[in-house]
Amino acid sequence: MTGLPSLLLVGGGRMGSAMLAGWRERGLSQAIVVDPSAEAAKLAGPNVTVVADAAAIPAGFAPEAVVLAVKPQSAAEALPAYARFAGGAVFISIMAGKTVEAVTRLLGVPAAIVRAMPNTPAAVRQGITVAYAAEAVTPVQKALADTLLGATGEIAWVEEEGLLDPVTAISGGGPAYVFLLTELLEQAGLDQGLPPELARQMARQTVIGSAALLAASAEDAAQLRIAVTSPKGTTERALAVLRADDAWPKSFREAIQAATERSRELSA
Ligand SMILES: NC(=O)C1=CN([C@@H]2O[C@H](COP(=O)(O)OP(=O)(O)OC[C@H]3O[C@@H](n4cnc5c(N)ncnc54)[C@H](OP(=O)(O)O)[C@@H]3O)[C@@H](O)[C@H]2O)C=CC1
Ligand SMILES: O=C(O)[C@@H]1CCC=N1
Repeated sequence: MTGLPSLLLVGGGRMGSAMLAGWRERGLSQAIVVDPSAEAAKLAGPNVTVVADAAAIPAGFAPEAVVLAVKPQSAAEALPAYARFAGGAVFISIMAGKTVEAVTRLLGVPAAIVRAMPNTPAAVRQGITVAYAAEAVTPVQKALADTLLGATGEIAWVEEEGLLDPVTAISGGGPAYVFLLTELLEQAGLDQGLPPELARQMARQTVIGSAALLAASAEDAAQLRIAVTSPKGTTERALAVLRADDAWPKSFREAIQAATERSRELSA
């Protein structure tokens, strides 16, 4: 197994800590996390040091990769402190919307930048990251980013940076839609009079089991759906409601469009 590169993680919040958990499972060589929050201090452990500020990074630490995982709104304040690593490290920005051009401007120096969009299943190495490498990224740096991002799940590369906006809407935010579906299934169970514990158990295990079946099966999602849908049966009735033109197809189209637009708004 290839070792993971030494890295500096800027922002150990929900996504940063999820990636770190995935890297830990894989076997991390050396990481420094910069994050001022008390919660992030708990991320310290074998091979992982947490500091509150960039000024506390030990002199001489030369990360191979700098992962920018602060909120897009914190970027202007946070990024300039890391310009000094631009000579040696590849920068991997996971900030929603922020373009390579914006990250370069905020760093204040030319840098090798990969713009990537992971998702929180990275914590259990079941994530998907879609990434774009800017021109300044060398093949060695791209391979290094591929190793790091691929250590938390699947990785795909795109040649067109603009695709990262719909990617952010679909796979970046996607786990939230699946968790909402779980919540709605549970609520529907309660509405039908099921005991709360049973409604919760059914909703969770239905989503977990369906995902596992999708992962294990050679069939695609549509075939697996058809296998549940007996002609003239109960599921057919439910799907007629959900698949009506003004129901899920419209909602998903509009939701993904809204999130894609928000990603574009966050670009600068
Ligand atoms: N959550 C997700 O599912 C995904 C998020 N992303 C992207 O990841 C990035 C982080 O999102 P998320 O983890 O959800 O957000 P969080 O708010 O959970 O994490 C950001 C962390 O950065 C810390 N922070 C704030 N300022 C600084 C600073 N100057 N230096 C270092 N750390 C700082 C915050 O501390 P404090 O709370 O004290 O401000 C917080 O712990 C965003 O850009 C987002 O677009 C990408 C893919 C998926
Ligand atoms: O909601 C957000 O802006 C981030 C990006 C994708 C998931 N979370």
